[in-house]
Amino acid sequence: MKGILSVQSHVVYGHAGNSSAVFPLQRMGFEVWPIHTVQFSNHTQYQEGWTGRAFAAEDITSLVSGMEAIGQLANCEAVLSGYQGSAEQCLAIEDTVKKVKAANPKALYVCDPVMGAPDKGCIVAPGIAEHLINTLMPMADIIVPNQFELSQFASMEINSLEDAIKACQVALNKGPKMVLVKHLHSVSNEMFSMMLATQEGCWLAQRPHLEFDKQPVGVGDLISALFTGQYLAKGNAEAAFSHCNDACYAVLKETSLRGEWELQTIAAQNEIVKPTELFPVEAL
Ligand SMILES: Nc1ncnc2c1ncn2[C@@H]1O[C@H](COP(=O)(O)OP(=O)(O)O)[C@@H](O)[C@H]1O
Ligand SMILES: Cc1ncc(COP(=O)(O)O)c(C=O)c1O
Ligand SMILES: [Mg+2]
Repeated sequence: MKGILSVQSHVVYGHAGNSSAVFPLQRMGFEVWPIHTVQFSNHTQYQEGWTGRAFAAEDITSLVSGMEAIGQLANCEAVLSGYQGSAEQCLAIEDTVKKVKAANPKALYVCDPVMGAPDKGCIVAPGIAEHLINTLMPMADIIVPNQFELSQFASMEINSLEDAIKACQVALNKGPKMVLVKHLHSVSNEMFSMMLATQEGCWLAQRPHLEFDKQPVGVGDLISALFTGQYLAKGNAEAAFSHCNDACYAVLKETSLRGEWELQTIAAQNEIVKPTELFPVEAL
């Protein structure tokens, strides 16, 4: 049985990390093999804080060895990594990707480089950004950074669409074959823009801007999961990008209509598979 190995955070309450990614992938018909990097009561952007802890890096290695022993790494179609709990876990992910690719050379490595953004309140342990920039992002087939993470990887500021295209070119020259930028802050105020860059070209996807009292968290993790699943299903980056944009909008719209902070992936589950509101994707 084929599946996707998803190595991310787990939250007891709400939706971030695997708690944002696993259900949408399952709802799209994929077997998901989650490995949790941390187990927290809730995501790290609650002002009241959170409880729980990171698992040991050896836990990842040992769980992957167990999967290897039962002969299942050859069935792994993709490794998806997201929020990490320690710098050591980044080494365990590197090891995991190498093992999976040795067992299945066609397997994809999709890296959502969650680096933390103190201004947004996203808190990540020290040393992780360095490992992402120097090791995990260069070895990934697909990276799914937000604008800040892309500018860190490309070592340049991004203040315009032209800058974003240039930064994606820098990123593509460092190893990945595809870059999906989850939100371009400087493109439009009315529309919310995402960009996809591959060796073949660049695309801009737009969707209406929704108002929130507090910006939802785990949206990046949802986007990475939607794109991974759709790319595996369709084998076409532009089509996967378009579906990902529409499905993400549907989940956010449901979240906004219900006045919730946590993503409404369950309420919007049908829309994840077949979004009803479709938005344009433009080749740049
Ligand atoms: N249509 C939309 N309207 C308003 N905000 C949106 C929309 N789509 C996504 N967002 C917001 O964009 C953010 C996700 O993008 P970004 O910050 O770039 O990535 P990440 O979540 O990985 O940090 C989330 O805060 C999410 O609420
Ligand atoms: C536990 C946890 N996982 C994952 C994330 C990443 O969330 P996002 O998809 O918004 O980047 C966060 C952000 O705060 C988090 O606290
Ligand atoms: Mg993120």
